[in-house]
Amino acid sequence: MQTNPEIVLSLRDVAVTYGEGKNALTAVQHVNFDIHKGETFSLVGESGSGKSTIAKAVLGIHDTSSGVVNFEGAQINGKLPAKQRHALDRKIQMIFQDPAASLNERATVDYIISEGLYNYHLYDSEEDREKKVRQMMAEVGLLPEQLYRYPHEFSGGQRQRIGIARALIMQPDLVVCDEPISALDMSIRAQVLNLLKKFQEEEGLTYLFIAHDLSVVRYISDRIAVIRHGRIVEVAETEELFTHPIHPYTQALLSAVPVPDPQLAQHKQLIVYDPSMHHYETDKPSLVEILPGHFVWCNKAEEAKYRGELAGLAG
Ligand SMILES: Nc1ncnc2c1ncn2[C@@H]1O[C@H](COP(=O)(O)OP(=O)(O)OP(=O)(O)O)[C@@H](O)[C@H]1O
Repeated sequence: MQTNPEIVLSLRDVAVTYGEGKNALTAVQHVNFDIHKGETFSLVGESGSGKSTIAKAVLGIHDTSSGVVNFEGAQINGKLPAKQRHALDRKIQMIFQDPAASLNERATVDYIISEGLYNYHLYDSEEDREKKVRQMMAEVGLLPEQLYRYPHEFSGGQRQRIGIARALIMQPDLVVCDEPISALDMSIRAQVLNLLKKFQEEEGLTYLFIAHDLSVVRYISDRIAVIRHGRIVEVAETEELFTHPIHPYTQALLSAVPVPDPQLAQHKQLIVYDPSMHHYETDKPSLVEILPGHFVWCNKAEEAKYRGELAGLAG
Protein backbone atom coordinates (compact mmCIF):
# COMPACT_ATOMS: atom_id res chain seq x y z
CA MET A 1 0.00 0.00 0.00
CA GLN A 2 1.13 3.56 -0.71
CA THR A 3 2.16 5.46 2.38
CA ASN A 4 0.77 8.79 1.28
CA PRO A 5 -2.07 8.19 -1.11
CA GLU A 6 -3.92 11.09 -2.68
CA ILE A 7 -7.29 11.64 -1.05
CA VAL A 8 -10.11 12.16 -3.55
CA LEU A 9 -13.05 12.33 -1.18
CA SER A 10 -13.24 12.87 2.54
CA LEU A 11 -16.20 13.06 4.89
CA ARG A 12 -15.84 14.55 8.36
CA ASP A 13 -18.54 14.09 10.95
CA VAL A 14 -21.26 14.22 8.32
CA ALA A 15 -24.92 13.99 9.28
CA VAL A 16 -27.97 14.00 7.03
CA THR A 17 -31.50 14.64 8.26
CA TYR A 18 -34.73 14.07 6.35
CA GLY A 19 -37.79 16.17 7.20
CA GLU A 20 -38.17 18.88 9.80
CA GLY A 21 -39.37 19.47 13.32
CA LYS A 22 -40.87 16.48 15.08
CA ASN A 23 -40.87 14.50 11.82
CA ALA A 24 -37.12 14.94 11.38
CA LEU A 25 -35.16 11.72 10.91
CA THR A 26 -31.39 11.73 11.23
CA ALA A 27 -30.59 9.08 8.63
CA VAL A 28 -26.80 9.17 9.06
CA GLN A 29 -24.45 10.79 11.59
CA HIS A 30 -20.78 10.92 12.59
CA VAL A 31 -19.80 9.67 9.14
CA ASN A 32 -16.03 9.84 8.68
CA PHE A 33 -13.94 8.33 5.91
CA ASP A 34 -11.38 9.12 3.21
CA ILE A 35 -11.27 7.58 -0.24
CA HIS A 36 -7.89 7.41 -1.94
CA LYS A 37 -7.26 7.82 -5.63
CA GLY A 38 -7.69 4.58 -7.56
CA GLU A 39 -9.33 2.62 -4.78
CA THR A 40 -12.75 1.05 -4.35
CA PHE A 41 -14.24 2.04 -1.03
CA SER A 42 -17.46 0.26 -0.19
CA LEU A 43 -20.34 1.01 2.11
CA VAL A 44 -22.05 -2.13 3.28
CA GLY A 45 -25.04 -2.52 5.55
CA GLU A 46 -28.63 -3.63 5.71
CA SER A 47 -31.48 -1.96 3.90
CA GLY A 48 -32.24 1.39 5.54
CA SER A 49 -28.83 1.69 7.23
CA GLY A 50 -28.06 4.89 5.31
CA LYS A 51 -25.82 3.86 2.42
CA SER A 52 -27.73 5.72 -0.30
CA THR A 53 -28.10 8.73 1.97
CA ILE A 54 -24.31 9.01 2.17
CA ALA A 55 -24.14 8.74 -1.63
CA LYS A 56 -26.77 11.50 -1.95
CA ALA A 57 -24.75 13.76 0.34
CA VAL A 58 -21.63 13.18 -1.77
CA LEU A 59 -23.50 13.85 -5.02
CA GLY A 60 -25.17 16.97 -3.62
CA ILE A 61 -28.63 15.45 -4.21
CA HIS A 62 -29.41 15.92 -0.53
CA ASP A 63 -28.00 18.54 1.85
CA THR A 64 -25.94 17.57 4.84
CA SER A 65 -27.19 18.86 8.20
CA SER A 66 -23.66 19.02 9.61
CA GLY A 67 -20.08 18.06 8.84
CA VAL A 68 -17.85 18.56 5.83
CA VAL A 69 -17.63 16.78 2.48
CA ASN A 70 -14.35 17.49 0.70
CA PHE A 71 -13.67 16.53 -2.89
CA GLU A 72 -10.19 17.01 -4.35
CA GLY A 73 -9.37 19.38 -1.53
CA ALA A 74 -12.42 21.67 -1.76
CA GLN A 75 -15.56 21.62 0.35
CA ILE A 76 -18.56 20.57 -1.73
CA ASN A 77 -21.44 20.37 0.73
CA GLY A 78 -23.65 23.36 1.38
CA LYS A 79 -24.58 25.91 -1.23
CA LEU A 80 -22.15 26.03 -4.14
CA PRO A 81 -21.77 28.55 -6.95
CA ALA A 82 -23.54 27.21 -10.08
CA LYS A 83 -20.25 26.99 -11.96
CA GLN A 84 -18.63 24.81 -9.29
CA ARG A 85 -21.75 22.58 -9.09
CA HIS A 86 -21.69 22.15 -12.87
CA ALA A 87 -18.00 21.18 -12.86
CA LEU A 88 -18.59 18.73 -10.01
CA ASP A 89 -21.50 17.10 -11.79
CA ARG A 90 -19.08 16.03 -14.48
CA LYS A 91 -16.27 14.93 -12.17
CA ILE A 92 -18.50 12.82 -9.93
CA GLN A 93 -20.56 10.35 -11.92
CA MET A 94 -23.11 7.85 -10.78
CA ILE A 95 -24.00 4.32 -11.80
CA PHE A 96 -27.48 3.42 -10.63
CA GLN A 97 -29.01 0.25 -9.31
CA ASP A 98 -31.82 -0.05 -11.77
CA PRO A 99 -30.62 0.46 -15.33
CA ALA A 100 -34.20 0.21 -16.62
CA ALA A 101 -35.39 3.14 -14.54
CA SER A 102 -32.31 5.30 -15.01
CA LEU A 103 -32.24 5.39 -18.82
CA ASN A 104 -34.47 7.63 -20.90
CA GLU A 105 -36.64 5.12 -22.76
CA ARG A 106 -37.33 7.55 -25.60
CA ALA A 107 -33.70 8.24 -26.38
CA THR A 108 -31.35 6.17 -28.51
CA VAL A 109 -28.16 4.70 -27.05
CA ASP A 110 -26.27 7.26 -29.12
CA TYR A 111 -28.11 10.12 -27.43
CA ILE A 112 -27.97 8.62 -23.93
CA ILE A 113 -24.22 8.13 -24.05
CA SER A 114 -23.69 11.54 -25.71
CA GLU A 115 -25.85 13.60 -23.39
CA GLY A 116 -23.01 14.57 -21.03
CA LEU A 117 -20.77 15.37 -24.00
CA TYR A 118 -23.45 17.75 -25.29
CA ASN A 119 -23.99 19.36 -21.88
CA TYR A 120 -20.30 19.97 -21.33
CA HIS A 121 -19.24 20.48 -24.97
CA LEU A 122 -16.68 17.74 -24.66
CA TYR A 123 -16.14 17.17 -28.38
CA ASP A 124 -14.58 19.04 -31.27
CA SER A 125 -16.94 18.05 -34.04
CA GLU A 126 -19.90 15.79 -34.72
CA GLU A 127 -17.45 13.24 -36.09
CA ASP A 128 -15.37 13.42 -32.92
CA ARG A 129 -18.46 12.95 -30.75
CA GLU A 130 -19.59 9.89 -32.65
CA LYS A 131 -16.10 8.45 -32.50
CA LYS A 132 -16.02 8.89 -28.72
CA VAL A 133 -19.42 7.23 -28.34
CA ARG A 134 -18.48 4.28 -30.56
CA GLN A 135 -15.22 3.82 -28.70
CA MET A 136 -17.04 3.85 -25.37
CA MET A 137 -19.63 1.36 -26.65
CA ALA A 138 -16.88 -1.01 -27.70
CA GLU A 139 -15.20 -0.68 -24.32
CA VAL A 140 -18.33 -1.66 -22.44
CA GLY A 141 -19.04 -4.52 -24.85
CA LEU A 142 -21.88 -3.07 -26.93
CA LEU A 143 -21.99 -3.54 -30.70
CA PRO A 144 -21.72 -0.72 -33.27
CA GLU A 145 -25.07 -1.68 -34.81
CA GLN A 146 -26.74 -1.03 -31.44
CA LEU A 147 -25.99 2.71 -31.63
CA TYR A 148 -29.50 3.77 -32.68
CA ARG A 149 -31.46 1.27 -30.61
CA TYR A 150 -33.62 2.15 -27.61
CA PRO A 151 -33.13 0.91 -24.02
CA HIS A 152 -36.13 -1.44 -24.13
CA GLU A 153 -34.40 -3.40 -26.88
CA PHE A 154 -31.64 -4.42 -24.46
CA SER A 155 -31.29 -6.93 -21.64
CA GLY A 156 -30.75 -5.75 -18.06
CA GLY A 157 -27.02 -6.39 -18.26
CA GLN A 158 -26.72 -4.52 -21.56
CA ARG A 159 -28.68 -1.61 -20.14
CA GLN A 160 -26.27 -1.45 -17.24
CA ARG A 161 -23.44 -1.35 -19.79
CA ILE A 162 -25.16 1.68 -21.36
CA GLY A 163 -25.36 3.26 -17.90
CA ILE A 164 -21.67 2.61 -17.34
CA ALA A 165 -20.77 4.06 -20.76
CA ARG A 166 -22.85 7.16 -20.06
CA ALA A 167 -21.02 7.73 -16.76
CA LEU A 168 -17.49 6.88 -17.87
CA ILE A 169 -17.48 8.85 -21.11
CA MET A 170 -17.38 11.92 -18.85
CA GLN A 171 -13.93 10.87 -17.58
CA PRO A 172 -14.97 11.29 -13.95
CA ASP A 173 -12.59 11.43 -10.99
CA LEU A 174 -15.04 9.61 -8.72
CA VAL A 175 -17.80 7.17 -9.60
CA VAL A 176 -20.55 6.44 -7.11
CA CYS A 177 -21.87 2.95 -7.82
CA ASP A 178 -25.12 2.43 -5.90
CA GLU A 179 -25.92 -1.30 -5.95
CA PRO A 180 -24.90 -1.46 -9.63
CA ILE A 181 -25.46 -5.18 -10.02
CA SER A 182 -28.19 -6.08 -7.55
CA ALA A 183 -30.97 -5.66 -10.13
CA LEU A 184 -29.17 -7.92 -12.63
CA ASP A 185 -29.42 -11.65 -13.23
CA MET A 186 -26.95 -13.69 -11.21
CA SER A 187 -25.31 -14.96 -14.39
CA ILE A 188 -24.23 -11.52 -15.59
CA ARG A 189 -23.33 -9.89 -12.28
CA ALA A 190 -19.70 -10.99 -12.46
CA GLN A 191 -19.36 -9.65 -16.01
CA VAL A 192 -20.51 -6.19 -14.96
CA LEU A 193 -18.29 -6.21 -11.86
CA ASN A 194 -15.33 -7.22 -13.99
CA LEU A 195 -16.10 -4.44 -16.41
CA LEU A 196 -16.00 -1.93 -13.55
CA LYS A 197 -12.72 -3.46 -12.37
CA LYS A 198 -11.24 -3.29 -15.86
CA PHE A 199 -12.00 0.43 -16.14
CA GLN A 200 -10.53 1.05 -12.73
CA GLU A 201 -7.29 -0.65 -13.65
CA GLU A 202 -7.04 1.13 -17.00
CA GLU A 203 -8.10 4.61 -15.93
CA GLY A 204 -7.12 4.67 -12.25
CA LEU A 205 -10.77 5.38 -11.39
CA THR A 206 -11.93 5.86 -7.83
CA TYR A 207 -15.15 4.16 -6.77
CA LEU A 208 -17.51 4.70 -3.89
CA PHE A 209 -19.35 1.41 -4.06
CA ILE A 210 -22.59 0.63 -2.28
CA ALA A 211 -23.88 -2.88 -1.76
CA HIS A 212 -25.52 -5.14 0.73
CA ASP A 213 -24.13 -8.35 -0.77
CA LEU A 214 -20.96 -9.17 1.15
CA SER A 215 -19.46 -11.50 -1.41
CA VAL A 216 -19.71 -8.73 -4.03
CA VAL A 217 -18.18 -6.24 -1.66
CA ARG A 218 -15.34 -8.60 -0.80
CA TYR A 219 -14.59 -9.15 -4.48
CA ILE A 220 -14.59 -5.51 -5.56
CA SER A 221 -13.37 -3.47 -2.57
CA ASP A 222 -10.01 -2.31 -1.32
CA ARG A 223 -11.54 -1.03 1.90
CA ILE A 224 -14.96 -1.42 3.45
CA ALA A 225 -17.07 0.62 5.86
CA VAL A 226 -19.83 -1.24 7.66
CA ILE A 227 -22.89 0.95 8.31
CA ARG A 228 -25.48 0.30 10.94
CA HIS A 229 -28.36 2.60 11.83
CA GLY A 230 -26.71 5.50 10.04
CA ARG A 231 -23.29 5.14 11.65
CA ILE A 232 -20.07 3.59 10.49
CA VAL A 233 -19.34 0.86 13.02
CA GLU A 234 -16.18 -0.52 11.41
CA VAL A 235 -13.72 0.39 8.62
CA ALA A 236 -10.84 -1.74 7.42
CA GLU A 237 -9.09 -3.12 4.37
CA THR A 238 -11.16 -5.89 2.82
CA GLU A 239 -9.27 -9.00 3.87
CA GLU A 240 -8.55 -7.51 7.27
CA LEU A 241 -12.27 -6.94 7.82
CA PHE A 242 -13.19 -10.44 6.72
CA THR A 243 -10.50 -12.14 8.81
CA HIS A 244 -10.72 -9.89 11.91
CA PRO A 245 -14.23 -8.49 12.17
CA ILE A 246 -14.18 -6.72 15.55
CA HIS A 247 -17.52 -4.99 16.05
CA PRO A 248 -20.30 -7.43 17.05
CA TYR A 249 -22.49 -6.10 14.27
CA THR A 250 -19.84 -6.80 11.62
CA GLN A 251 -19.41 -10.26 13.06
CA ALA A 252 -23.14 -10.85 12.92
CA LEU A 253 -23.27 -9.55 9.34
CA LEU A 254 -20.38 -11.74 8.23
CA SER A 255 -21.70 -14.82 9.95
CA ALA A 256 -24.90 -14.49 7.91
CA VAL A 257 -22.97 -15.38 4.74
CA PRO A 258 -21.19 -18.67 4.32
CA VAL A 259 -17.54 -17.75 3.82
CA PRO A 260 -15.21 -20.66 3.16
CA ASP A 261 -12.48 -19.28 5.36
CA PRO A 262 -11.26 -21.41 8.28
CA GLN A 263 -9.51 -18.45 9.91
CA LEU A 264 -12.78 -16.57 9.96
CA ALA A 265 -14.73 -19.55 11.26
CA GLN A 266 -12.23 -19.88 14.10
CA HIS A 267 -12.48 -16.19 14.89
CA LYS A 268 -16.26 -16.36 14.96
CA GLN A 269 -16.13 -19.04 17.59
CA LEU A 270 -13.82 -17.00 19.76
CA ILE A 271 -15.81 -13.80 20.02
CA VAL A 272 -19.27 -14.06 21.46
CA TYR A 273 -21.67 -11.17 21.09
CA ASP A 274 -22.32 -9.63 24.46
CA PRO A 275 -25.26 -7.18 24.47
CA SER A 276 -24.00 -5.54 27.67
CA MET A 277 -21.24 -4.03 25.54
CA HIS A 278 -23.80 -1.63 24.16
CA HIS A 279 -24.13 0.47 27.29
CA TYR A 280 -22.96 3.79 26.03
CA GLU A 281 -23.65 5.81 29.20
CA THR A 282 -20.14 5.57 30.60
CA ASP A 283 -18.35 7.54 27.90
CA LYS A 284 -18.96 8.72 24.39
CA PRO A 285 -18.11 6.23 21.64
CA SER A 286 -16.08 7.24 18.59
CA LEU A 287 -14.33 5.57 15.66
CA VAL A 288 -11.16 4.17 17.29
CA GLU A 289 -8.16 2.73 15.40
CA ILE A 290 -7.92 -0.68 17.07
CA LEU A 291 -5.43 -2.11 14.57
CA PRO A 292 -3.45 -0.15 11.94
CA GLY A 293 -6.02 1.18 9.46
CA HIS A 294 -8.79 -0.77 11.20
CA PHE A 295 -11.34 1.45 12.92
CA VAL A 296 -14.20 0.43 15.19
CA TRP A 297 -16.99 2.52 16.69
CA CYS A 298 -16.68 2.00 20.44
CA ASN A 299 -16.34 3.56 23.88
CA LYS A 300 -13.41 3.07 26.25
CA ALA A 301 -14.77 -0.10 27.87
CA GLU A 302 -15.51 -1.72 24.52
CA GLU A 303 -12.13 -0.68 23.20
CA ALA A 304 -10.45 -2.42 26.13
CA LYS A 305 -12.55 -5.51 25.54
CA TYR A 306 -11.75 -5.64 21.81
CA ARG A 307 -8.04 -5.16 22.49
CA GLY A 308 -8.19 -7.93 25.07
CA GLU A 309 -9.87 -10.27 22.61
CA LEU A 310 -7.29 -9.50 19.94
CA ALA A 311 -4.45 -10.08 22.39
CA GLY A 312 -6.09 -13.39 23.27
CA LEU A 313 -6.27 -14.31 19.59
CA ALA A 314 -2.63 -13.41 19.04
CA GLY A 315 -1.50 -15.35 22.09
N1 LIG B 1 -36.29 10.95 1.02
C1 LIG B 1 -36.39 10.45 2.25
N2 LIG B 1 -37.23 10.98 3.16
C2 LIG B 1 -37.33 10.49 4.40
N3 LIG B 1 -36.62 9.46 4.88
C3 LIG B 1 -35.75 8.87 4.02
C4 LIG B 1 -35.58 9.33 2.66
N4 LIG B 1 -34.65 8.57 2.07
C5 LIG B 1 -34.26 7.67 2.99
N5 LIG B 1 -34.89 7.84 4.15
C6 LIG B 1 -34.68 7.08 5.40
O1 LIG B 1 -33.32 7.19 5.76
C7 LIG B 1 -32.80 5.96 6.24
C8 LIG B 1 -31.64 5.52 5.40
O2 LIG B 1 -32.10 5.21 4.09
P1 LIG B 1 -31.12 4.86 2.88
O3 LIG B 1 -31.92 4.80 1.64
O4 LIG B 1 -29.96 5.78 2.90
O5 LIG B 1 -30.64 3.40 3.30
P2 LIG B 1 -29.86 2.31 2.43
O6 LIG B 1 -28.88 1.70 3.36
O7 LIG B 1 -29.35 2.92 1.19
O8 LIG B 1 -31.02 1.27 2.13
P3 LIG B 1 -31.26 0.36 0.82
O9 LIG B 1 -30.18 -0.68 0.84
O10 LIG B 1 -32.62 -0.20 1.06
O11 LIG B 1 -31.19 1.26 -0.36
C9 LIG B 1 -33.99 4.99 6.23
O12 LIG B 1 -34.55 4.99 7.52
C10 LIG B 1 -34.92 5.58 5.22
O13 LIG B 1 -36.25 5.24 5.51
